Amino acid sequence: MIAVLPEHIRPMLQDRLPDWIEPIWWSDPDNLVEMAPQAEIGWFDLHLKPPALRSVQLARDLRWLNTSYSGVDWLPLADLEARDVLLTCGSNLTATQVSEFAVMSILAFAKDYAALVRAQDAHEWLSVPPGIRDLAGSRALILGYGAIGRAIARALEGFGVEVSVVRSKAGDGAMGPDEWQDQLDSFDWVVLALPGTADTAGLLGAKEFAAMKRDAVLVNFARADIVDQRALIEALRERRVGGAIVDTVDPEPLPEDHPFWSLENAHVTMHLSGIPTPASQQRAADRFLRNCEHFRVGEKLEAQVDLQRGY
Ligand SMILES: NC(=O)c1ccc[n+]([C@@H]2O[C@H](COP(=O)([O-])OP(=O)(O)OC[C@H]3O[C@@H](n4cnc5c(N)ncnc54)[C@H](O)[C@@H]3O)[C@@H](O)[C@H]2O)c1
Ligand SMILES: O=C(O)[C@H](O)CO
Repeated sequence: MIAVLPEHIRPMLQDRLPDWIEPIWWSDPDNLVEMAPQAEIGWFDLHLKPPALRSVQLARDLRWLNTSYSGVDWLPLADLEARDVLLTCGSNLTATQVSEFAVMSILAFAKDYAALVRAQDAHEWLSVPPGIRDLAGSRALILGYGAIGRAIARALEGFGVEVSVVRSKAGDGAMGPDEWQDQLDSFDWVVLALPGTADTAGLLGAKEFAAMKRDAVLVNFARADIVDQRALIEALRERRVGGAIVDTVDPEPLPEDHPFWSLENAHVTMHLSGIPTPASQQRAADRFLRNCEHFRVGEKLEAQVDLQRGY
C-alpha cells in the first residue's frame, strides 16, 4: 500500500515500516501536491498552507490521513468523512511543550519579565520588582481539559494556583460547557485549551470580557477564532481586562501594524508553542508505526479524530 510520508520523519521511520507499506517521501509543499494522487496512506503536515488542502483534494485514493498537529480545524473534515478517510492527529504529542510555554508566559506576565530584560539591556538596576502578581493563591479557569488542559493544570497547581476546569461533559470535578460563564468574575487567569470547532467559535467576546475581573488575563494556546479578536483588542485598549497572552492569533503571521504588537498588556508568543521538537517527532513516528498495525487489522487508530465532532 502506498504511503506518502514526510522526508523529515524518514530517519525515524525508514527501517521500521512494515513491509506492506511502500513509502514515497515528500519534502516540500509542491512535491506533496505532486505525490498526493498516489497516496492511500498520507502524512501531510502543512498547517494552514494551501498545498495541504490541495493535496487532500487530489488524494482521491486516500484511506488514512495522518497529521502531527493536534488541531484539525484547518482540514476539510466533512469532505474526509464523505470520502470515508480516517484521520489521526497529534493530540498529546506536544502537550507538555505547549503547557511549558503557557506557564512560562503566565509567570512572565505575573513578574513582568519583559521589563527585567529591558532593564538589563539598559544596564539599569531596578530597586522594585516590575511585576507584583503571585501565582500562589490565584485562580485559573481552564477551558478544555484534554492533553494540553491537563498538562497546564498540573503545572499551575504546582505553583499553588487553584484550578477549575471545563470539558465537553461535566463530571469528575470538571464543569460542562454551559457551567462556567456566570463564574467568570472569580478567576485571575482564563486559559483556553479547546479545539477549534463550530461549538467553540466566538466562545469569548465582549460579554465574557466584561464579566471577567478587570485584572484577569486571557491565555489562548488553542485557536484564535475561539476569541472574538476585535472585542479582545477593544477590551485590552480600554483595560477592561488585565491582559492577554496569545499564542494563536488571526491572522497568522500578524501584519506589521497589528495592535497586538504594540498593546502593552498583550503578550504574543507567535504560535511557537506547538512546533514539533525532535522528541515530539519521535513520538509522532512511534505512534504512526503503532497505528499502521491498528490500520492493517481494521482497529480504531490512536488519536483518531471524530470527524463530526472535530477533535
Ligand atoms: N498553540 C499551539 O501550538 C497548539 C498546539 C497543540 C494544540 N493546540 C490547540 O489546542 C487544542 C486542544 O488540544 P488537546 O491536544 O488538549 O486536545 P484534546 O482533544 O486532548 O482535548 C480537548 C478538550 O476540549 C474539550 N472540549 C471540546 N469542546 C468543548 C466545549 N465546547 N466546551 C468545553 N470543553 C470542550 C474536550 O472535552 C477535551 O477535554 C487543539 O485542538 C488545538 O487547536 C494548539
Ligand atoms: O494544533 C497544533 O498542533 C498546533 O497549533 C500547530 O498548528
